[in-house]
Amino acid sequence: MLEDLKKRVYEANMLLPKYGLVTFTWGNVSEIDREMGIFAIKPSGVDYDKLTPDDMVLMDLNGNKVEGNYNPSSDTATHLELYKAFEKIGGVVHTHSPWATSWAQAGRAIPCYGTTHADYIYGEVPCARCLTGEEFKQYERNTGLLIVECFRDRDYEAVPAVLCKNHGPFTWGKDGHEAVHNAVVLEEVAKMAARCEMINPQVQPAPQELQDKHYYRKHGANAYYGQGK
Ligand SMILES: O=C(CO)[C@@H](O)[C@H](O)COP(=O)(O)O
Repeated sequence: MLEDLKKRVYEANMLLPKYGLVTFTWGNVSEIDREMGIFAIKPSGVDYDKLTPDDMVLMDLNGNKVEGNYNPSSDTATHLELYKAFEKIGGVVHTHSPWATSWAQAGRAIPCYGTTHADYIYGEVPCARCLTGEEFKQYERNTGLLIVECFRDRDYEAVPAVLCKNHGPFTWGKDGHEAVHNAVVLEEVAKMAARCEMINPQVQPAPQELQDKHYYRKHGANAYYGQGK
């Protein structure tokens, strides 16, 4: 069971450089086995081309290392807070993908300007505020708590992505591979939205009925394209 989890998480991590979402050792993917209360995450600071499935670090939901020769990713506490708060997710990704990270550094939410965005994400991709003062003492945990705060009135299943101001994006999904898929989608819609504003600075978000048509034809109880949720 746990060996399979480590293998899946290794394979999901290897998709980050494959899809151009990270450089060097940036970024990390994790996936949780909810029955066991254990998640596997990329080890900290290990080059992707040196990673093996056995290098994945196993953590419990109290933040204790259960198994692993390396330290877990420096973002582990953020992943942990998302698993605790978003009970239906099974995988989390953090990257420094350039277009999404540029929106995060600019402190701006990514509006939904078109159907490519609306097919996967309902409405804007929010930008969580930057930490301040005492919050930096537990930086990674509070990054996760800020993301959870940002979703107090949002549906984390309908918006499986967030930008952390001055830092970068986090995405999630039913497992690590879906979280990576959403990280790729986020980078693409971030690129398109930036270019859209360059082409037309007065651009407005897509009409709500168009967003609704595209999102709900693929998601929710009445989905008729692909695997509705
Ligand atoms: O957010 C950051 C650094 O700003 C991290 O994503 C690092 O880029 C990767 O850290 P490890 O997972 O290797 O500890």
